[in-house]
Amino acid sequence: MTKKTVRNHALDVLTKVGDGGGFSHLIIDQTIKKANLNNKDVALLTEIVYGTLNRKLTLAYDLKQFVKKENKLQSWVKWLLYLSFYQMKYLNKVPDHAIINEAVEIAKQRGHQGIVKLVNGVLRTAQRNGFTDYSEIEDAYERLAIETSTPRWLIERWDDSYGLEKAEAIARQNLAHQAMSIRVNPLRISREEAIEQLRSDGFEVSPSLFSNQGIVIEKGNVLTHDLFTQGAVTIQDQSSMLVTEMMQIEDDQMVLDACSAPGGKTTHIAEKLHNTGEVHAFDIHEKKMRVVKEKAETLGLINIKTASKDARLLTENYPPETFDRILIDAPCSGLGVIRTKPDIKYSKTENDIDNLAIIQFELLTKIAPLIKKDGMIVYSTCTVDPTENEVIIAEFLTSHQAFEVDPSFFETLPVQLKDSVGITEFGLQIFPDDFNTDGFFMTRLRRREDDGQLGNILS
Ligand SMILES: C[S@@+](CC[C@H](N)C(=O)[O-])C[C@H]1O[C@@H](n2cnc3c(N)ncnc32)[C@H](O)[C@@H]1O
Repeated sequence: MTKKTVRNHALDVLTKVGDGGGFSHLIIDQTIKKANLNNKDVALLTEIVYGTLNRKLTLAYDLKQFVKKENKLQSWVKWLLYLSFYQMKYLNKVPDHAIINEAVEIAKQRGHQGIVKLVNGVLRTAQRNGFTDYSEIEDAYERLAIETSTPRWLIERWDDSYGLEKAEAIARQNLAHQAMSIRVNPLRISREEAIEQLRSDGFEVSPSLFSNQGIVIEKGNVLTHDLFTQGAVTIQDQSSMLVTEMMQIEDDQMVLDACSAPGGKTTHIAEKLHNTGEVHAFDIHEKKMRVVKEKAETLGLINIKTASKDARLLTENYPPETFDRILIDAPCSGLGVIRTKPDIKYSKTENDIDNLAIIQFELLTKIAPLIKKDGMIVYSTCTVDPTENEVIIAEFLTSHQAFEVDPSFFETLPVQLKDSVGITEFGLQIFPDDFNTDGFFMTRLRRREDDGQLGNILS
């Protein structure tokens, strides 16, 4: 039997996950392990799968120009055409004739003569005539939706919240390549030392503006580097690092991380405590807490206590005013991380956003009594939507007068950063297009020293 090609594996993955059948990263991981692919093939598989998924609506529109009854096609035929279109349009590495030949070969292995003819015919016509010019689409929302492969409701929603120009910038950025960033573990190495070591090993890196522990990697695969395998650095998006920076952690503090898995911020907090104090890390999913524990072990952190629990019930575990700092990195729609998880833009609905907002508000209100006077709660989400962000904070402040947004942190940000992100009276919104990072909302709520008693925060 001949060995399956990377594109054939990519087709397997896309047929499984493309129409909403599961998490693409898990299926990709399984495929890579099973097929025993080398690094170059893994990179190509990932590029084709994520690229095709990310452009799904655009490619579907393209296909309609060539096949009248495209909805009658078998799923694998549709995805074979999508992934071939994707390579022809967006990847310059392989000539069109090679892409077409391979697609026809795959069609021969999987289907009957009719399908082989169709695949060959569609791809050769596309090669000859080129693809659609989207400027022909008159409706501005529709055009943007098709061009950027973003559901129309999302474009309209971002337009309502931030204006059409920003909506377009976000949607386009969601298609762009994302630079990887890492966080240096100060218990093991300084940022300067890590940068020097990576540069001398041929990496192109620069210090992050977001965190004095952050490094942006422009070139090089850190996953196989000693610094990563030995726990001196960990992978984390820069926006995510800024959340913990905002907590202003000091040695010996008692810190609650209410929604902690997979532990990116838990371990950052623990590092900032220099292994002093205590981080009490919870997540509703017991299984996920194992990942937090493993991450803590790899990084040599001994000040993290983990448990699983619905964080809305944590007042059962602790008396009021237990913690100096609390982080609520709430479950959210994830509209800020579409670039790395393109499935999000097709699967989330407005209904999901409303339901998540209920949970987010409950988390904040139920956990609030656990913060000490003059202590701070940082609330964050990796989404770009006021309903899950500013609106939650506005409602919380109305019903919890013991709290105020503490904007002093914003003043400490580098000017370049401060001037580019969205800062309102309710917090800071980083859009994916601001710095080519994840989109994140974060804010810091201080419980007033003169709050008197808990009365009005126990709602
Ligand atoms: C955005 S993720 C947290 C990411 C994490 N803070 C990090 O930096 O790696 C949100 C987490 O909240 C958890 N979660 C959802 N509902 C919860 C609840 N009611 N109580 C505690 N955790 C919850 C989810 O399982 C998920 O792991």
